[in-house]
Amino acid sequence: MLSSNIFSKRGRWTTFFSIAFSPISNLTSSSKMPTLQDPLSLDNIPRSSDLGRLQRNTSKVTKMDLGTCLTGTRGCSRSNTSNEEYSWRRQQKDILHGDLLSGKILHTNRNPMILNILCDSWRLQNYQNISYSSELELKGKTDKILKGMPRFVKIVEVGPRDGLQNEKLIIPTPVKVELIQKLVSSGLSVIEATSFVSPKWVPQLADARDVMQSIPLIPGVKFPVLTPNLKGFEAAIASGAKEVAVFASASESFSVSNINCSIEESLERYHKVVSAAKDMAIPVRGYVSCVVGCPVEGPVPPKKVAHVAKRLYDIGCYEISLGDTIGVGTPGTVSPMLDAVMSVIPVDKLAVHFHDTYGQSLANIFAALQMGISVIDSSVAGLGGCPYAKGASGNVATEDVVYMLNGLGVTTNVDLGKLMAAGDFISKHLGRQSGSKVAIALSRVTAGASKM
Ligand SMILES: CC(C)(COP(=O)([O-])OP(=O)([O-])OC[C@H]1O[C@@H](n2cnc3c(N)ncnc32)[C@H](O)[C@@H]1OP(=O)([O-])[O-])[C@@H](O)C(=O)NCCC(=O)NCCSC(=O)C[C@@](C)(O)CC(=O)[O-]
Repeated sequence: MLSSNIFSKRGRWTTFFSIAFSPISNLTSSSKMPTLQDPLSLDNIPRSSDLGRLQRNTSKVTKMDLGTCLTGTRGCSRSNTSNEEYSWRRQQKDILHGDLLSGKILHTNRNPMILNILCDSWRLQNYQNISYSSELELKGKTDKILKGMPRFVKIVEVGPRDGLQNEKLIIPTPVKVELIQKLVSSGLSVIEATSFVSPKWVPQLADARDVMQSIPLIPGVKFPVLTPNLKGFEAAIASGAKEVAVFASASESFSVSNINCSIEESLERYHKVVSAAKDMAIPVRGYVSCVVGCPVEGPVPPKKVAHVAKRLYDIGCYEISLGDTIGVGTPGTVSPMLDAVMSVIPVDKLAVHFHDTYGQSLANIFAALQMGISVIDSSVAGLGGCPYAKGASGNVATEDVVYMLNGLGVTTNVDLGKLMAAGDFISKHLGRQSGSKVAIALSRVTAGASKM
């Protein structure tokens, strides 16, 4: 089914995006209401008696109540606010001024429950039809689902690199830097900033040095960059990079398409990169691409993925990110692949990296969480996509991942409102709507609310 024509030429590769997963309704029975951005946390699942009360309250919502909700001042942030204290070498003008997503609305929540109820009222009715025989049973089922789920997830934001690398429209360096700045402000602690690859193959990232030199050192925030060989590593270090990533493939064909060498040759190159990095105390992350399927070879056996992942781990990569590059995986194929890799690498050294071509990313992430994975790669606004693959889309959107994790009660330290502002910023520059379902839905809610 996968055809090789998704590569127009060597070096072109695919990223895809779309979402088909809805977190549960934004209702709560406790007095501690979630913010506008928050899905219902599992801690706050209402009892059926509360649902009736909440629904009755819905009818009492007035325009004035809504106004109060939208003009409150308490931030919804869960982020580490110290992130905003750094000074940037290049100060960027905030083009979001006056926008619905600029914070005035999304960062106010004196009574966000009102909006939640308004947009979820139909789901509220549906919810009442669910009858658990007892709370005990509900707890039992819930425990089964949440078993092994981490309490904290590190999100590795790959938008500025993976998200932008396929964009035809060259984004000016100051815009990339401002995007990174906004992502930092949202609380993200790992942001893959760019790639030191051949500009002939990835023209969008030809300004890698300028991007890196525009990003200040921020305590607690990492800006890894992709390096395909020693040349790239040396250029990255000269530009101020403090962490790098190497990228191998579980598919021979993809390896040749992507980096013009076999898997074995790539691992030899990466050995040199990791050795050089070790001498400088530079951490190296390792990627494995095509962990479920390859556009040329089709299905990729889990043991092949485990083999490449283990080789990267053994040469010294501190974390291995498993990439479903073309987004063909489902929990049915991702779980055995993870099983195979987890049999050779400790789970706390693994990350998952899903592209959302078939709308399976959140389901796959959920499966990975259940298996104990606590590092997730994602891309703001679901950036990414290949101009040569019709209907192709990008990485799973960071906003959607954060929304789901919020709903699961998993901490990320990411402020969804600020993240959405970053997504809105870059989407406007690209001249298209965000690829995040959550961003689209919440923008509609706030736009509708502002007219009331
Ligand atoms: C790997 C190479 C460089 C090999 O490219 P090559 O043509 O085989 O390399 P070469 O050594 O023969 O050199 C050819 C030219 O490239 C230059 N060169 C050589 N190295 C570099 C470098 N580091 N930076 C800048 N220039 C470089 C080199 O100096 C020379 O320049 P010339 O003499 O012709 O003017 C090339 O194929 C390349 O850059 N490919 C781009 C690959 C890429 O960025 N792909 C997207 C990465 S994303 C991914 O893989 C998946 C991931 C990680 O996101 C996970 C997932 O989604 O699943």
